[in-house]
Amino acid sequence: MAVTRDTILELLAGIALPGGGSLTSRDLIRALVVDETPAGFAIRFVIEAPTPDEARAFGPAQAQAEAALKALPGVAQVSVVMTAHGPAKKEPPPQLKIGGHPKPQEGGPQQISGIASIIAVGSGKGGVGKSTVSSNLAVALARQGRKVGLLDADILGPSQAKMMGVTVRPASPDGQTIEPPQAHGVTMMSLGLMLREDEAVIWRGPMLMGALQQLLGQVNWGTLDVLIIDLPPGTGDVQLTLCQKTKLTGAIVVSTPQDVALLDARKAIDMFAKLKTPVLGLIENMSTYICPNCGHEDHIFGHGGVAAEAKKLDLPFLGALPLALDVRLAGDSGTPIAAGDGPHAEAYATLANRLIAGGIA
Ligand SMILES: Nc1ncnc2c1ncn2[C@@H]1O[C@H](COP(=O)(O)OP(=O)(O)OP(=O)(O)O)[C@@H](O)[C@H]1O
Repeated sequence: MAVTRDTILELLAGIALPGGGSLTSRDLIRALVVDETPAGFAIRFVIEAPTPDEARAFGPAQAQAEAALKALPGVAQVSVVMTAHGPAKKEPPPQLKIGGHPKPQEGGPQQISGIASIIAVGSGKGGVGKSTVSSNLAVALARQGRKVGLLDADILGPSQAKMMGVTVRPASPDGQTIEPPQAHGVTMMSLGLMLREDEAVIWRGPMLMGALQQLLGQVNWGTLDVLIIDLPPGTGDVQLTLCQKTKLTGAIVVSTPQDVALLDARKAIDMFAKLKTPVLGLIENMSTYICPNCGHEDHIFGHGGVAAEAKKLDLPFLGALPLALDVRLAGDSGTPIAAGDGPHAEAYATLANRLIAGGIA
């Protein structure tokens, strides 16, 4: 009896596919050829599955078809090839967009659940070492066994990713929450991690406030003893929003001893007072410079001005940190100096101790 195209299609119509229908009813048979050879009939065809996943699922039906066709009288050879239309369509991972206008928040400053203490580190003037102090303090606190988070709220000029040596883009498996990376024992998050290194953020106030709200509320901070927030310099929208919307333990103000920096530091202190955020103390950064070659001590930006200011304002003076090449190099390399040993690391350990002893961190 001759094996024809119709015989084959009729047989294939009887083989059920997972998901319903048959190879013929779902029109999946392509290039069906029947050759009459001296040995008998040779049958060849292609099953064109819609997706790779379905191709895998159709495997048993393919085997069943091959066996049934081979069993037909006079058939010498059966060759069935399975193909699929293309790669399985993957759902794109949910994208979490940072920025956008803030969501309205009822009531006054709110506590962030799981975070015992929040300390903002601010300065009046830019470039006085606020980010350096924030990262080193965070690392020093973590070295003393505290669970520490570090939030880079300097949204227009984020630098903590570089200073903490973090380059991975944080994951957002559900498109709603951000899984923050860990560095030097600290859980950290910065808008810098969501941007290309050379990408500028050009946002107005509401966008900045929206981003801050997301970084505080949508990052999975877990349980923290203390969250250090590295503020942008000055007295702008981010500071205002943070102090008004989030319950802060207080703020530390960093300044260099020079008059222009102190002038701006006073404005920052005044802002915190107006926003009813307690100023926990002042830090004098770049206080002294000791020449590594000859040991000569110099006061490049003056000396003692911040301590004097603290005394005048009746605020705690938390310490003087020297200007040192090692501090700058450590920050640039992504391993804050507080992560190592030596006098600079000790200065930060002392500062961390002081905050822990005071029940602040
Ligand atoms: N004590 C220090 N000794 C040496 N270099 C320092 C010291 N403190 C900060 N720096 C360096 O000074 C530069 C500015 O510091 P940093 O970024 O911490 O300041 P900032 O106040 O956060 O600045 P911005 O206003 O840009 O946010 C950095 O290159 C940093 O490494």
